[in-house]
Amino acid sequence: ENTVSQDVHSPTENYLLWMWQRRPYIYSAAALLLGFCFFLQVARKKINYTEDSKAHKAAKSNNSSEKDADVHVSGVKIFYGSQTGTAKGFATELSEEVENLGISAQVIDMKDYDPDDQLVDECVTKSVCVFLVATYTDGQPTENAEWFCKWVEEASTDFRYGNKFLKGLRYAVFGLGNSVYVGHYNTVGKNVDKWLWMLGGKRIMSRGEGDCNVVKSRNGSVQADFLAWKVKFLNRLKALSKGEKKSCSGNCKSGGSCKNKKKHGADEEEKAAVQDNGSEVDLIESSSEDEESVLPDEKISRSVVDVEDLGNIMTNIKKAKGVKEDRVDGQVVKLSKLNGVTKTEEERREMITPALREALSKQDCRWGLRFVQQSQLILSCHPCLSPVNISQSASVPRRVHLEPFIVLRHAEHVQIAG
Ligand SMILES: Cc1cc2nc3c(=O)[nH]c(=O)nc-3n(C[C@H](O)[C@H](O)[C@H](O)COP(=O)(O)O)c2cc1C
Repeated sequence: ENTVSQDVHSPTENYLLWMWQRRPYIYSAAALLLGFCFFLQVARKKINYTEDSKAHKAAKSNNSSEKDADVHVSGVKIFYGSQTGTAKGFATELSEEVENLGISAQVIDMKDYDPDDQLVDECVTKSVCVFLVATYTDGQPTENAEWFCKWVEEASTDFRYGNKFLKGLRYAVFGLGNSVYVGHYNTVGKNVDKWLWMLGGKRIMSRGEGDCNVVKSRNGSVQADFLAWKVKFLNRLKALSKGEKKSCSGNCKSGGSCKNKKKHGADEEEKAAVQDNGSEVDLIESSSEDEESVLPDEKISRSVVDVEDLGNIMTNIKKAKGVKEDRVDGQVVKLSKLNGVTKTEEERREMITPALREALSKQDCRWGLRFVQQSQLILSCHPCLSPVNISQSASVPRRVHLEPFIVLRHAEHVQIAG
C-alpha cells in the first residue's frame, strides 16, 4: 500500500511538497533578503543626504564668513546718561547721522541696560558703543547711569575681571559737564572712559568733553563741543566700517610704546581735526592691554597686580619714593626717606595670620593683589575654577595695611616691610 501511495505523486508534486515542508526557512531567507535590500537603500540615501548637507553647509559657511569678514561695524549703540535731556538729545541726533551712513544705530537709556549681563556681548558683535554721559553734583552720574557706572567701576578694580574682560569692545565717550564745577568737571565721562579701558575695551577715538560754561567752552557751547566731536566720530566710524585701522594720532600718553610710530604724521587730516578740536582730551587709542609702558605707580592705582609683576613694581616704587636698600655688616637695612625711619630686616612686622598663611600656601592659586588705597590692599585667591576671594573670608584679615611698602616673595612668605 505504501509503495502505491508514494507512486501516486508526480515529481512536480514531490518538489512542491518538499518546498511546503521547508516553508519557514524559505520565508526567513526571503525576509532577510528584503531587509538587506531595504537597509542598502536607506544607507545609500543617508550617504547622499550627508554629502549634500555637507556641501550645503560648506557653501553656506563660506558665504557667511565672507560676509562676516566684510562687515567691520555691525551697528552703533549709543548709550546716554542724562538728567535734563541734553545727552539724550545728542544721542538721538547722533543715531540719525549714523543711520545716514548706512550703519544701524540704537539709542539706549543706560537704566535699561544691564552691564553685568550684556556688556561682554558687545565684544563679539562688531558693534561700536558710544557713551554720552553727563556729570552731576559732586561728580556723580545721572540717575539713569548710576547702576552702569557702579558696575563698571567695581569690575574695573576686581581682578576676577581683569584687563581682558572687555577685549574686543570698541567704544567712544563724550562727557557733558560744566567747568564751573571745578574739581568735578566732567568726572563721569572721564571715569567711564577710564573704567572701560581698564577692563580691556578699546577706545576708537579720544574722549570728548562738552562744557556748558560758554565762557570756557572750547567751541563756545556744549552743543558746539558735541558737534566738533561728532564730526570726528563719524569720520572715524566711516574708516572703521571700511576696515581701516587708524594710526595713532601721535599724541599717545604712552608715546614710548606706540606701535604706530611709522604712521605718525601720515594721517595729517586726522591730526588737524584733533588739533582744531579743543574739546578732546587724552588722545589715546588703545586698550589697557596694549599699553606696556605705563608707570608702575599708575598701574597699581588703577588695576589689579599679578604677583609675578610685583617684584618689578616694588623696585620701581622704591626708586620713585627714594627708598634705599643698604647692607651694614651683612644685614639688609632699608632706609625710607618717606618717614625718616630706618629699620632692619629683623624689625619687619609679620602681618600674617596662620589662617592667611595656610590659605596662601594652597596649591594652584593665582594671587591677585588689589590696591584699595595707597596703603591698603586686598589679597585675593583665584583658583582656576572657583574664584575665592579670601579677603571676604572671616578667618583672614580683610585688609592688610602696608607701611610703606610690601615685599611679597613667595606664596607662602608674605612679609610686610615697614
Ligand atoms: C545741579 C547740577 C549739578 C551739576 N554738577 C556738575 C558737576 O559736578 N560737574 C560737571 O562737570 N557738570 C555738572 N553739571 C552740569 C551738567 O552736567 C550739564 O548741565 C549737562 O549738560 C547736563 O546734561 P543732561 O541735560 O543730559 O542731564 C551740573 C548741572 C546741574 C544742573
